[in-house]
Amino acid sequence: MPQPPEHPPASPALATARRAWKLLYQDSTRCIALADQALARALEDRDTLAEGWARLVRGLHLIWYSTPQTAAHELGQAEACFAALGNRPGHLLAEVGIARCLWRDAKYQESLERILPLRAEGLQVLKRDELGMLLNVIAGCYSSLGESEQAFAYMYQALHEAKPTRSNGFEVVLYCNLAHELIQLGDFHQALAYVEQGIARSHQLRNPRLLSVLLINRIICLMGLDRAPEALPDVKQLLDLPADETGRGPTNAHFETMALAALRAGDPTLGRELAARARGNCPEVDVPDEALTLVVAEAEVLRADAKLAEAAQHLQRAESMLHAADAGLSLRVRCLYHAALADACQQLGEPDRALAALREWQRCHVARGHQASRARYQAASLQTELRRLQQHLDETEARRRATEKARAELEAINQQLSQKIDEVEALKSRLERQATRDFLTGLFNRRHLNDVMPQMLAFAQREGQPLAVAIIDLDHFKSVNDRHGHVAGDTLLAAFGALLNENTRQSDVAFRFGGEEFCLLMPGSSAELAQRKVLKLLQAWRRRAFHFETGSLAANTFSAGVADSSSEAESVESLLKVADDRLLEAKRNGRNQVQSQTTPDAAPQPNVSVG
Ligand SMILES: Nc1nc2c(ncn2[C@@H]2O[C@H](COP(=O)(O)OP(=O)(O)OP(=O)(O)O)[C@@H](O)[C@H]2O)c(=O)[nH]1
Repeated sequence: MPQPPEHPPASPALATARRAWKLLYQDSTRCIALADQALARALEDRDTLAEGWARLVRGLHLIWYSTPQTAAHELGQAEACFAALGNRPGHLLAEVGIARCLWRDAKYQESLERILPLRAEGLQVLKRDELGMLLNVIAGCYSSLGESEQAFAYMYQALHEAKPTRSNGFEVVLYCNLAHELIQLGDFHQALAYVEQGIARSHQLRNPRLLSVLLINRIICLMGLDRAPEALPDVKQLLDLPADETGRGPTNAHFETMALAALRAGDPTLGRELAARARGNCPEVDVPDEALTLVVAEAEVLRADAKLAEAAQHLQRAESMLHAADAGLSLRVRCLYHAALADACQQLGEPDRALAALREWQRCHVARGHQASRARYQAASLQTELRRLQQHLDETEARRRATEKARAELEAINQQLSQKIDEVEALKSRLERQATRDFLTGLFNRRHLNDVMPQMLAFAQREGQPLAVAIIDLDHFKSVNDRHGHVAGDTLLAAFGALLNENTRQSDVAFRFGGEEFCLLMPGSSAELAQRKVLKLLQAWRRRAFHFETGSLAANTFSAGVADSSSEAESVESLLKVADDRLLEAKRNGRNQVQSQTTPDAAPQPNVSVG
């Protein structure tokens, strides 16, 4: 039987439901007790999975021990639990159970229509005896619809699937059902072989209902093989079996068949008694095969009492049952009837009627032979069909997995790619930064000045605004390097870069030209305004003191030349040249000053030096 899926560790309710599940065919009484217990605990613990399995076990049990409606209701609830959890095997098994309820309610076609579409998914999701259960329900529908070939094929396949499990008695159900189909097909030898296997195994089970069906099947087989006396112990064993808790089971089972066996085994007293019991149950016997078998048994009682004419009449009165449109009679029982009628007529000395009955018997017998060979063919072709379906599903699944794998690989590649792109982007901006920035001070470099200054100048000219340029050169920087070392010189350069950044406007752009030379572009500033700004920078720079191991440095100065675009220069080159000339002039004039005008004698400008 199917096992609830492993969800380690199983909750207490689920563990109990599992135990109940295993006992479904082994011990019906303990099974239902455990299932009830599991359900109560599951509801208390709000354990939906355990509730699903407990209800599934209860539902499957109730199919046989209550009304199909009650069972279907319970299975519907199990189905809802599994649906909520997305548990496909549980859901499918509940569906299988519901289809079985329809079958039990004699809605064979409806049951078949419900279960056939589940076949494909069942092949994928269900394993071994779980799949056997599904196939068994399909077989049951075909069997009840009189399609013994299909029934046999499905039953055979169900046994093929479930047999390796051999754990909990489900295969006994299949032995029993398969034997039933073989009986219908007239293969009593093979049917008996399955029944014997089932009976041997059923001794380890506590399932009187199942044993009773097996015994009935063995009785039918032995009668079919003209070994009725051997069936007498089975009849007696059947009569000794306890009734199950619902009153169904052996007490209500096939008295007509037992009666016939007793009569043919030479025990007319028992036969008579059993036929009477069967007739007593008659209103409940609505199965055509059982009803006609009872007529045959009653005719044999009459024959045993030497009432030959009455026996023949009794049989003939039942003839209408054979012709009813929805007779639902199996060929086996038709054969039984015609053979009995032929015998009765023969004994009565009516050879014509006996011959006619024999011809009918022969017709049914031949039809049955054809049905049997078709069934074997059907079994082989079903096996092929299911194997193909399985193969198709496997291939689809493999394709799905391959697509999924390819998609996952693609995603991984995409991820790597976007990572690489990010890396390349970062590298690119680092390189760009390196290309436009001076490494030591972080200021823009000369190359960048060449790129942006023409645009800034053009913009200023368009707007009628001045663009001021200051070229700044640190004074006596060589001596800093010489006295304090190159590292100290670098420190000063970096500090000056920071000073420029901190003390200029957002719109001002500072550059390091190289060495200890800097440039400041000040959009919207006149040379005069720029000079004031640079003087403030000079003051700030002078205030900065540096301490090295070699000594301290204070009162550092720089010299600067300032020019603006509005009055003195029209082009980038000329503007830079003017500023540079003024810087040289500032140097010449003694450094530590900002020169904003070109003086012919290059005399120091007292108003602009910071002494
Ligand atoms: N530490 C350091 N020194 C540099 C760097 N670039 C240029 N120098 C040095 O800066 C010094 C510039 O010296 P000079 O051109 O003679 O100018 P100065 O000593 O500042 O004299 P004046 O400009 O006339 O006041 C040289 O000794 C260069 O080696 C640099 O990136 N780091």
